[in-house]
Amino acid sequence: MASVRSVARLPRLSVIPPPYRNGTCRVDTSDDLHHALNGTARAVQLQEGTVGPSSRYAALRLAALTKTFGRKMVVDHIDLEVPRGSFFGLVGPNGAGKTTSLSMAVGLLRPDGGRAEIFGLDAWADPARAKKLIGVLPDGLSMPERLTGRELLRFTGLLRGMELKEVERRAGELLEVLELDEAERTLVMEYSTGMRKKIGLATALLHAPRLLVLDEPLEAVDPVSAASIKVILQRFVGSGGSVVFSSHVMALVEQLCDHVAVIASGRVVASGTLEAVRAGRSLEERFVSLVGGQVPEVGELAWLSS
Ligand SMILES: Nc1ncnc2c1ncn2[C@@H]1O[C@H](COP(=O)(O)OP(=O)(O)OP(=O)(O)O)[C@@H](O)[C@H]1O
Repeated sequence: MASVRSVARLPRLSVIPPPYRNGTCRVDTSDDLHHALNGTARAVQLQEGTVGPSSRYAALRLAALTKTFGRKMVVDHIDLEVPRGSFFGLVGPNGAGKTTSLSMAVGLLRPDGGRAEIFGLDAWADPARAKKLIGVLPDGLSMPERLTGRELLRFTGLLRGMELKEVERRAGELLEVLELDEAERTLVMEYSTGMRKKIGLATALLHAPRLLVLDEPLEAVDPVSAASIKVILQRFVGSGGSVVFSSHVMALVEQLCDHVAVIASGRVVASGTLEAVRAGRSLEERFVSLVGGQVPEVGELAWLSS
């Protein structure tokens, strides 16, 4: 059984850099990225087309993003802005279009129309540069099943162009913090649902991205690991990173997020700071009032109690 480590004693992850100072860091070339992510970012003059904390670009911007499956428009001209440095929650009923929107935002699913920008870079016109800046945990992540957890991280790091020594160092830290160290020699195909989430999160964090896009990151994760992941994500945002994640757990969104958007039937029905969206109520109350929904009437499903 994995030992239970205290969240307070989580080691400082080297994939999370120390906080930036007054936007003096530019993240553009892989070299800049490397320096920035190791906390040695230099003050660099901003140049045209570059991105960095001092630039005007949002971490993620969706403009009139659209997707139709068959005859159904499941994402209907969505506009959304995830401010740099924000912890952004995306909520909505089942089938609202959250996963489809996030998949289009990160270059996994081609939109029918609209635009997705990552730090000002068009995710579809300039995918190589845009993808350097993001770490993604997709829904139902398919992974090379016949690799061990450690091998998967090694494979991911080398694909990302990282040096093997650095990959090994970060992989060791991530496996330990996510309580996967004892399973690092286990094939991914033998991982439980929660373990798959955690190794998926580790691959998303490995190259120390500036924006994390996570589809239900804590779903099926045990409470101890969930507490560690929350701390990791909070530190990530505290050090200048940005996080957008989808969830059905309103309490989690309220606990972590400073911004939230509610999506229903492929449209954004509310978006802004958590306080603005809640409008003086709990997020759950606000969600239900925005999205509606049906509560079974007395007499419906009566056979259940027979
Ligand atoms: N590949 C696909 N082909 C056809 N329809 C799809 C496909 N992917 C998603 N859909 C449909 O698009 C709609 C939005 O699905 P999506 O997975 O984006 O919703 P979601 O908000 O993430 O839902 P959940 O909270 O249940 O995960 C749903 O009606 C779904 O059935």
